[in-house]
Amino acid sequence: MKVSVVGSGFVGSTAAYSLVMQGIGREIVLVDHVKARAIAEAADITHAVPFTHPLTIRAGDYPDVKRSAVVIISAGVGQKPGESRLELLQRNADVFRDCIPKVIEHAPDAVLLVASNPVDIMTHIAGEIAAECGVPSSRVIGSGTTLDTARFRSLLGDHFGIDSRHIHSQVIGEHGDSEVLTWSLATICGLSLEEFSEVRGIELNDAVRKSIDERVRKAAYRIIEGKGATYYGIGSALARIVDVVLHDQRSIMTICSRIENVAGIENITISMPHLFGGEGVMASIPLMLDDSEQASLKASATIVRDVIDSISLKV
Ligand SMILES: NC(=O)C1=CN([C@@H]2O[C@H](COP(=O)(O)OP(=O)(O)OC[C@H]3O[C@@H](n4cnc5c(N)ncnc54)[C@H](O)[C@@H]3O)[C@@H](O)[C@H]2O)C=CC1
Ligand SMILES: CC(=O)C(=O)O
Repeated sequence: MKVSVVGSGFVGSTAAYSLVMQGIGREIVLVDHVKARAIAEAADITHAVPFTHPLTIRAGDYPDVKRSAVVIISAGVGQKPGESRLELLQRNADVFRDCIPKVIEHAPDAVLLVASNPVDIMTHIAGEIAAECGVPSSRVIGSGTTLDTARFRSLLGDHFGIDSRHIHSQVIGEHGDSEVLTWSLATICGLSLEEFSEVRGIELNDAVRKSIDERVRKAAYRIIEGKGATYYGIGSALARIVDVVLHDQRSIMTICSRIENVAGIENITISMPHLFGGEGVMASIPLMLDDSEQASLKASATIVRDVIDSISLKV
C-alpha cells in the first residue's frame, strides 16, 4: 500500500516518520518543490527502517504518486510566531492551485488528506479543485481538529491522572482560534466529567476548565513561539488517519470535510466527528451540544464561511 506526501517539510516528513515507526503502509513517496529536501528526508527516515518496519521510502516527482491510496498534502508555509492560521491563506491557496491538479492527474483514485493551514479552508479549496477533476468531495479530507482533540484528551488525562486514550472528548469547528471544546459531551468510562470528578474526588471547576481551554486553543502559538513549528502531534494524527483509510477501519475522528449544513451555515468545510474509511468520508455526525456550544459552533462556522466567501470561490 502506497502513501505519498506532497510537501515534505516538518509536518510531511514527521508524518512519514510516524508511518514508518508504526509500520503503516508499504511504500512512501516524498514530493517537494525543493527536491533536495525530499531526498534528504527520505534518506534520513530510511535509516530508521532497520529498527522499525520493512517499508520503502523515497523521494519522487508527481508521476511517482501514481497508485497511492492516500496522498497527504502538507505543502505550503506555516505560521510565524504570533501569526494566525488564517493569515496563511493566500500563500497556501496559490500552492494548492499548483500541486492539487498534479496529484489528481497521477493519483485520481487516492484519498487526499490535507494538513496545510488554514486546514478547513485549504481542504475546501482542495475539494473545489478536485471536483473540477471529477473527484467526489468524500475523498477530500483534512486533518481538521484531530490535533486539537488530542490536545484536549491529553490535558484531561493529565488532570484526572488517567490514560488519555480512555477519555472521549472532542474539539469541533474551525482548526483555529474559534474552535469549540465540547465539554458537555465529554465522558470517561461512560460517566460525564462531573460524575467522574465526584467518583475520583478530583475537582473540575471553572478555573480548571478555563485553563484547559486556553492551553488547547493556544497550544500552536506557544509551541511555535518556543521552537518555530509543530509537527509531532500532527504527524501522529496524520499517520492515524492514513491507517484508517488504508485498512478501511471506519473510525470516527474530528477530521474536516465538506458538509451541507453545520449549525445553520451551509456548504462548509469544517471539523465535526466523521465516520470514514477506505473510500473517505461516509458520514459526518451531528452532536447534541448545549446552547452555548451550539452558539460557539455557529460562530466558528460563520468565520470559516466568511473566509470562503472572501476568497470568492465558486461554491
Ligand atoms: N493541520 C494541522 O493541525 C497542522 C498544520 N500545519 C501546517 O502544515 C503546513 C506545513 O508546515 P511545515 O511542514 O511546518 O512547513 P515547512 O515549511 O517545514 O514545509 C512545507 C514544505 O512545503 C514545500 N512546498 C511549498 N510549496 C510547494 C509546492 N508548490 N509543491 C510542493 N511542495 C511545496 C516546501 O518546500 C516545504 O518543504 C503549514 O501550512 C502548517 O501551518 C502545521 C502543524 C499542524
Ligand atoms: C500549527 C497548527 O495548526 C497546530 O499546531 O495546531
